[in-house]
Amino acid sequence: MWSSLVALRRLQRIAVAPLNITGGLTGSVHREMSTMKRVYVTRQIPPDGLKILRESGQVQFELWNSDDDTVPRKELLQKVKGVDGLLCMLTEKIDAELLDAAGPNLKVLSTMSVGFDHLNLEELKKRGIRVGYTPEVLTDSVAELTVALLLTTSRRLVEATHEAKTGGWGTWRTLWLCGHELANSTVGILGLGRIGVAIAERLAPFKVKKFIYTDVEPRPELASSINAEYVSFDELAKQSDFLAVCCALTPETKEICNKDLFSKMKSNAIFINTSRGGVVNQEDLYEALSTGQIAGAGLDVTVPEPLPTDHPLFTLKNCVILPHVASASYSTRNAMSSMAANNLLLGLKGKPMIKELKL
Ligand SMILES: O=CC(=O)O
Repeated sequence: MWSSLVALRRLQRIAVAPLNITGGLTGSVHREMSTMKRVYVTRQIPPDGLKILRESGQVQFELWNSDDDTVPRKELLQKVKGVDGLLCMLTEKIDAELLDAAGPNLKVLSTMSVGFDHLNLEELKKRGIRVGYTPEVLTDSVAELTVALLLTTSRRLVEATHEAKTGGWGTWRTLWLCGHELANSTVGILGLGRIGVAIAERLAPFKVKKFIYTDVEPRPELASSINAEYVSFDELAKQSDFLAVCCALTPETKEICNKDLFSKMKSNAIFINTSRGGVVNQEDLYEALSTGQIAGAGLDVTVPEPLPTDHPLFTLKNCVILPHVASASYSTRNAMSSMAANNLLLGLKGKPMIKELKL
């Protein structure tokens, strides 16, 4: 059954994937088509973005016609040969090898993500390739999910539903499944940007006592909107009852959440990460959670993704793990696909993109 499903998917891909040429059959359209830019899209993107590409009349594009698996690297290296534009996801590593395979025609890369740690920016810059990404449209969705994950973790909701379903629910007990509440708490934000602010705005009505944050430098304009105090990294660790990681993954932030941080945190602290798994040293986190150094962790992102089901973090009751779904609402994913498509088209026309990375 499984293998025939896989075979069917392959057939569908072969049937639908071949060059998706927009245009008719008249001579003039053929001439127009020959000036069309060639684009490869690494995923079956949500309908709004796909419609924009289809109706643009500006590009002929081929796509990896699946959302269930990623395009195999070997196939990607083949497909990008000679393209003018590439629309990718956070699952594709865009490095020198891939850019070499694409060749000199490639002028625009558009990623359907706010994160860009999968892109080798130096190599892109060296080759003069412009890069679009999709910030802002996902802020609400990510902030909402972060709050959901924080409450799920701090109020032990996964444990609680499991107990209710599996017979662990005995009489009402005074301390059973007690967690930690937001009221009167200090919430720390590691890396204050739009998403950190949006999280704080949503948490404030829960009667949080104080917001603190750290970043490479104070960000007074953003911080003033949520009344947040700038503190050192150490103070963030020491004071936070809830610590939300919102920073981008860069060489500077790689595994910045490690035993040094966890050892300074409160034993009642809840650690939440909806940015990138790479900012956390997972062995150190396991240690901190299993020894009670901190109370709990909610992770939407891990290394690797997917996290193998036999990973030690899955054995811990005080660790809630989600499969990287922070921006996963229909409206947000459609908005991301539209922005990615428009960034690509604008870039190919030599115009400013809606959101472009300064390289
Ligand atoms: O993680 C999601 C994104 O970078 O958009």
